[in-house]
Amino acid sequence: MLWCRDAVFMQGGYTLSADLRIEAGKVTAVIGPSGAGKSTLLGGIAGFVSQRSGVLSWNGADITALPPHKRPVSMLFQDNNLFPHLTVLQNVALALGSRLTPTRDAQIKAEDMLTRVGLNDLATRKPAALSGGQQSRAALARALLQNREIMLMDEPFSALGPGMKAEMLDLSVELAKAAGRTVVMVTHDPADAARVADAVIGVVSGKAWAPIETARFLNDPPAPFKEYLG
Ligand SMILES: Nc1ncnc2c1ncn2[C@@H]1O[C@H](COP(=O)(O)OP(=O)(O)OP(=O)(O)O)[C@@H](O)[C@H]1O
Repeated sequence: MLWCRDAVFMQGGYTLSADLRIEAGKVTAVIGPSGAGKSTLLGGIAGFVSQRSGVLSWNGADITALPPHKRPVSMLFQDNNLFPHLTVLQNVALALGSRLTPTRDAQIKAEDMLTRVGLNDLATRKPAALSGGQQSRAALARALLQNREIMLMDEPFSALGPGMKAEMLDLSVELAKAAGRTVVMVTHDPADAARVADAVIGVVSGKAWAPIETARFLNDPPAPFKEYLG
């Protein structure tokens, strides 16, 4: 369980409070109006956004003071964060260490992960020679290879067309679940939550609400989310 206990995260002058528990092994969507603080919540969990008070714990261990690279967290961003001068294989293998020429073991693991995301034929290409969907697959492969227990997704597929977005969402969740990951994903689209999420965290007016089971949240949202969900 990921527990934000009386947590307050701060981004610039903006504060977000979160007093909630996210169940391990589940997929939790984060929904709310633009600027409400969804990315702030993910950044706070990842450690990129500073935490002003409260405790963040994962399966009983206090991770509040840990720097991002020591947290049990991998993150998928919208811009994919691929290094343009490295091949797909090198980018993915970076999940296992900082060597530009991966060890034999890292190469085998990266190739296996590329096969799982359907990119095995494109391992030697640079990111610029990939389509948007293929770049998303490479970023997903790297996040999965990082082997961290929590996978955060901050709308990584929002620039893709609707069909590809749904396909990538399904693939990410399928592979993350198979690897036993806990997924927390920001989305603007309630249909994404309905498609893959077990529960929904609503974020509005500087507060992240405790997760509510997806169908219940979407069919009978708490008052502050009624207008947003339409
Ligand atoms: N670096 C920053 N400095 C100051 N304010 C910031 C900074 N980053 C974000 N904010 C503010 O914090 C608030 C929450 O931003 P955040 O990106 O978490 O919202 P969001 O719900 O993810 O929005 P969106 O759906 O538009 O991506 C916004 O009002 C934003 O303007």
